[in-house]
Amino acid sequence: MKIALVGYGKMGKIIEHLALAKNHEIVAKLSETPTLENLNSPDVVIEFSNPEVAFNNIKFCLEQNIPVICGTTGWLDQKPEIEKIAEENKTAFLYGSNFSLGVNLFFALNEKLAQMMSPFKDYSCQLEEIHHTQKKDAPSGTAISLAEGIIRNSDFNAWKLDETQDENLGIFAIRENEVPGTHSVFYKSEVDEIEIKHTAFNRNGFALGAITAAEWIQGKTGNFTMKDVLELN
Ligand SMILES: NC(=O)C1=CN([C@@H]2O[C@H](COP(=O)(O)OP(=O)(O)OC[C@H]3O[C@@H](n4cnc5c(N)ncnc54)[C@H](OP(=O)(O)O)[C@@H]3O)[C@@H](O)[C@H]2O)C=CC1
Ligand SMILES: O=C(O)C1=N[C@H](C(=O)O)C[C@H](O)C1
Repeated sequence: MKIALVGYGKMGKIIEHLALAKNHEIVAKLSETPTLENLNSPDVVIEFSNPEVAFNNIKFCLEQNIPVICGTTGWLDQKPEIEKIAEENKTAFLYGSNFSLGVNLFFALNEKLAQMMSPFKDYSCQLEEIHHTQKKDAPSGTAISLAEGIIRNSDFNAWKLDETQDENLGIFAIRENEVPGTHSVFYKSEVDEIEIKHTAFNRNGFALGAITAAEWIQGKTGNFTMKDVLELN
């Protein structure tokens, strides 16, 4: 498979390394806006850039009928527009706030736990995410996905940064040197606490998941998530 990496930072470099080990070809490594020339005719684009540029990068690639796997977080208010562009151009788009298998299993566990906890009003719920200090967005995309999973299965109707308050589910966003990504969900009462936690030891799980998604999306049209790839329904 010919892969164009749009965004060649921490994630782009690890994806390159792991994709080459799986005998894929890297036809572009871009830290700039993609063009027809610099993309170099890929089968798929893997986009890990930054929140300010992701929308235009993805839009351009989809308009060239190139399927896009996107891991960039922090631009999600524009996702409906991207999904429309993918449909109009009869190509494929997959966004994952987190591509690791472990986190996608954790998403399912989080929804199940939220369902179980919903009748027990003595427990208050709080989310926490910890990431490296270079991270540009807060809260993390993963924390937002976790919050959405809880909101779907509880009386919360929105999430907010900081502490849980009334119907707003709180997310603490903590920045510490070199942490690849740690997410916890707490349910606390006067007498005890339940905690579920996912800790990434490095970025390899994210990169492997993105490559798996790129392999899976070949020949498909439409908008997808990692649930489709991993058949987690
Ligand atoms: N979904 C998931 O599983 C994961 C998602 N992420 C997300 O992926 C994104 C990237 O993370 P990470 O690799 O750690 O970040 P980095 O900052 O290390 O890399 C981003 C890269 O994008 C480059 N860039 C800047 N402008 C453009 C542009 N116009 N087009 C293409 N590339 C550009 C930057 O270049 P320069 O340095 O020259 O500005 C940099 O090399 C973040 O949003 C992060 O939250 C991260 C890990 C996992
Ligand atoms: O910026 C990061 O590093 C990460 N970003 C993603 C997110 O915002 O959830 C995924 C992972 O936690 C690492």
